[in-house]
Amino acid sequence: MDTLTVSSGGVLEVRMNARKGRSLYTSRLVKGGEIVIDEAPILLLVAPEMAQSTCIACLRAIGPKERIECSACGQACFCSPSCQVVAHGTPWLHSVPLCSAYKRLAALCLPTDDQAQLRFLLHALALRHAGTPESERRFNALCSLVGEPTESEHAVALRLAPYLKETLAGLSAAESLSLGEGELAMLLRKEQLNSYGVLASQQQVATAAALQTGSSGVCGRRGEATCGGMGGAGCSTNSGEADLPPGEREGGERRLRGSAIYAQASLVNHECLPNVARFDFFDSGRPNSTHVTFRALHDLPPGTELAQSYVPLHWNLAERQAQCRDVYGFDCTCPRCQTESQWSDEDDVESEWETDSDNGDMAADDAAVPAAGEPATGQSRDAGASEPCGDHEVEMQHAQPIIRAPPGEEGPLEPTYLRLFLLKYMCAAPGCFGTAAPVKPGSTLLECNVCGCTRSEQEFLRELERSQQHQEQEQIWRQQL
Ligand SMILES: C[S@@+](CC[C@H](N)C(=O)[O-])C[C@H]1O[C@@H](n2cnc3c(N)ncnc32)[C@H](O)[C@@H]1O
Repeated sequence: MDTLTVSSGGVLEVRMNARKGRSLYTSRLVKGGEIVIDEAPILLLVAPEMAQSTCIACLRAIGPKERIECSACGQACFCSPSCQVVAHGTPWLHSVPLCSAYKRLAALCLPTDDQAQLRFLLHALALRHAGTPESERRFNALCSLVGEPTESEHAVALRLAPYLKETLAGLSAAESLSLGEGELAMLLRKEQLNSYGVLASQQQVATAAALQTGSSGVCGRRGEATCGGMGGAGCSTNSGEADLPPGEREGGERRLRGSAIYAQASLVNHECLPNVARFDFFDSGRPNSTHVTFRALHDLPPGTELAQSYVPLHWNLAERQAQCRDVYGFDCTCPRCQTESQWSDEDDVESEWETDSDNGDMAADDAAVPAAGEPATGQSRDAGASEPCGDHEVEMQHAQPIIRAPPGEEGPLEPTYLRLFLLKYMCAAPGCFGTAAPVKPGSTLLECNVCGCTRSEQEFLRELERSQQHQEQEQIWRQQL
């Protein structure tokens, strides 16, 4: 492997991995809970159907009373007068050419998926043609992301190119603004492989539904922004990453308010057992609320490759493999996949997690649950605080699990390791399935990156005890059958 560059913070370096392409590796010991990436976005995009409740400048969820609608196009809104000024004055946010293109686009009454892709292309064009050092830096960063177009993106680009031309028609420099079909296809592929889905808050989903029932600013098929990007990446998550907590699911999928593209965060490859979790803070009201951060789940020795999961942790082998192949264009051969591919159907972890989570009565009952997409280290509980253990103190020192960094890529894993890993790092709140990381270095309090619930070590040990009892009971039943 060749070292390509060293990140500014000195924690990470980019190396070439023969199978995965560019990869981020730790250049020193990273403690569990340590932030390894904290980065501003290249581009933020609001999902068309969330345009009436999401600030186009900072992606904050906006309540009906505070929102300021763009009076020129009616297709974007702002959370504050200052965001309005910033958006209008920034070529790649909501400057006059973008605003007029948004208006023309809405008049075409296209399906929401098409609108979303065309909006992305418009913003990319704005970056390319703004002519400022900052826009050039962002456009170059976008172009440096991985993504060679497939036939599918070429077909979409061919289909969308006339609409793009139409949305740009009113602009004086329209001819020079257009891009060739090949470039459009390339940008679309880069967006698919590298953008992180930003989850909608529960209140936002309700607001969007109410607004759509009344007069909608978006015409055409009533689409839904569902988890497509990473973490969706995979979807927030890419995110990215899982089903929403109850109340935020629709059709079993997360709802997204939009997506974000980050340069360094786009270099984090996938493993079905991640060692970092992505957190965002769009609704926190704090400075740098558009930054993404990645926290280590556990200690990472120097030379460890950072790995996030592009898919929800509870997905079964077939679902994970299909998503990696169909959306991201690779076959996942990670240690977890190797392990599970040797299992019989009875060993499938998914049904087990559903059973455990449905019956679970912990974290969500104990912790205040912020809206999805809002988990913020500084907003949650006191980092050192330990949770009450209930009336009966649990004596479980003997069960202290040993969870170390996963072994190398060789796999397969010990089934016990896999089980413990998921029990420890997958959020225990019913139906959540987010990924939990220590709130800060040295802390044993884990915080979920989807619902924001926290879980102490003691609670984890109780859950472990419950899970072991469950397993023993299951074995007895199997023997009896
Ligand atoms: C968000 S990018 C990650 C950074 C990328 N490796 C690069 O060179 O820029 C996602 C792409 O990385 C590659 N990738 C990520 N995880 C992988 C894995 N576990 N196995 C093989 N390829 C992987 C795939 O090409 C995928 O489409």
